[in-house]
Amino acid sequence: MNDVVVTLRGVGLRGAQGWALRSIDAVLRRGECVAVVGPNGSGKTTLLRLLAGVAAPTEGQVLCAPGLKVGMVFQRPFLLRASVGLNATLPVWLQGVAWSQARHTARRALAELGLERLWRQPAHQLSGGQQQRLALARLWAQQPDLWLLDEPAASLDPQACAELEASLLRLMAAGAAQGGPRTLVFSSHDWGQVRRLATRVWWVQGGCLKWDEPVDAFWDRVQPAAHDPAALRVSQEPLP
Ligand SMILES: Nc1ncnc2c1ncn2[C@@H]1O[C@H](COP(=O)(O)OP(=O)(O)OP(=O)(O)O)[C@@H](O)[C@H]1O
Repeated sequence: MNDVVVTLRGVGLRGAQGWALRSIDAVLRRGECVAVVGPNGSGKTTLLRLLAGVAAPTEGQVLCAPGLKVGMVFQRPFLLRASVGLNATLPVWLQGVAWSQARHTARRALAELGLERLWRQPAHQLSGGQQQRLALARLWAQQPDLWLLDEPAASLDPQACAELEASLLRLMAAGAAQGGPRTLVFSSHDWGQVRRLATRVWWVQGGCLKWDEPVDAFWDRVQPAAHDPAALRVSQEPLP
């Protein structure tokens, strides 16, 4: 199966407080957009950190395709105390690209995320939402094969959120034409967004991967509550 980019085999992570994740078996394929959903504290961020390789499993294995380039945007992104432009340019230059080309690539990535006018601004003076977009632009400039985004829209206003979703859809659509399809994994509490972006859903609960299924099957579990269309509940069993 050469379209498999990551295999999780019996993966678990145990800390001082107990198991954060347990017995995760799953496969990620090229071109997929997987939404990781579940209650607060269920293990979504931890799962993304394991996929990114910034945390190591205490049991099982995370097996990546050889040469796979992985990039992650954290909920509170780490940014250099430098200008927006430098934050976006430096990682590209570090990949071995000439400085002028790296600047050009960074400018285009910042434009994609609507930040081009902030080029000279110190990154630490940006708002939380702008910092998240800058971290995403930095990833955009590097174009990894596997994109890991931890609640990418959590601190964005509705307009910025819609633009982010459009960017991610463009990314997934363009992938096939530009250097092969990308694989995207994002966590979210916004099920409308899950439906708009994801091809597959991982439902994590109590550190276990309870469901791994196509987004349409997941959506069948999710029903508007009787008097509050904004409140959704998840059915434990597939609907008939
Ligand atoms: N390295 C670690 N070792 C042990 N336990 C950890 C580790 N990292 C996180 N945890 C624990 O794992 C649990 C799940 O945390 P995590 O941040 O992954 O949840 P989450 O689903 O992303 O939550 P939220 O929706 O609130 O962002 C927490 O109880 C946390 O303390």
